[in-house]
Amino acid sequence: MLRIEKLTKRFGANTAVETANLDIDKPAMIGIIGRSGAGKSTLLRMINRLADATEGRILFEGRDVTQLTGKAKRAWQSDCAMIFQQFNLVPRMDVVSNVLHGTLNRRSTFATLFNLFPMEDIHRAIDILDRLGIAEHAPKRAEALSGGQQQRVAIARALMQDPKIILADEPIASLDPMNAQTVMEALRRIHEEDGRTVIANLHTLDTARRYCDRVVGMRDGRIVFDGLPEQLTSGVAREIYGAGAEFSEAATSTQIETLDAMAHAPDAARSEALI
Ligand SMILES: Nc1ncnc2c1ncn2[C@@H]1O[C@H](COP(=O)(O)OP(=O)(O)OP(=O)(O)O)[C@@H](O)[C@H]1O
Repeated sequence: MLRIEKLTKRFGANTAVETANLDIDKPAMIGIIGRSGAGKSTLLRMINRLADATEGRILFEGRDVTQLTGKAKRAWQSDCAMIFQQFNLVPRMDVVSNVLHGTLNRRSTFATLFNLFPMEDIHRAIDILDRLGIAEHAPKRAEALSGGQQQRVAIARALMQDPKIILADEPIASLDPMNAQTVMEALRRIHEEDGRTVIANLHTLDTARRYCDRVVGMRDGRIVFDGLPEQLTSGVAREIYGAGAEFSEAATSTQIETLDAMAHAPDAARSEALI
């Protein structure tokens, strides 16, 4: 389905992603982990063609998407919708219009300019919002919603494109644990019920283990781990994060119980838990 071959991205002398190989042969939910600067965002941005690869290929159903231009490139970008840590909604615009902007790639500039959307699309947008449990917020301004609700609006906007792949760049990094859980559950359901592939950059190990079928670990631009969640032991995690014996998983946790325990721990124990 999706095959990444020797994908490399250089920014001047700095190699952000180095000869990355990845083969996804059936729809899956994949978590990418690694410390800040490991190359996770650059990898996703290359898949979506927001960034051009320096070397290597990305094949989707046999077609090299790194070579696409113009309309074909935009069609590919619709097939692999991207969601971001900061939601990227238009804050003062209502929720349903934000969702309808997911159809921009296939609409005329004129229709877009005057916010003219076909009734069929409006119904579909509301159905998607309903599926994500936020239909009652449809008329509100996006900025009036909580972070978790806004991220679900961003997911709804992505679903309007009817993508085959959803690329999520740190989708829960700005959210509290409760909202993080709702958003990850929504992504998991979209994978399971629709058969879409979800590739999410995640900064917490327990989230990757809990929601993903497969975990990819990046370190210094290279893929250093690609396996099942249960293979992601503390030892492997230490290697991915390049951390020493002081490494504690609690510091990368979003689980409510773990965070509570850390909040009640003495300061010394808390600082030891940091990577
Ligand atoms: N547009 C750019 N210009 C120059 N260097 C860049 C650019 N984008 C990323 N880099 C560099 O590439 C490397 C990988 O960055 P990237 O954002 O992909 O890592 P990351 O694992 O997603 O980190 P984070 O979790 O902090 O977002 C870093 O050294 C970064 O400074």
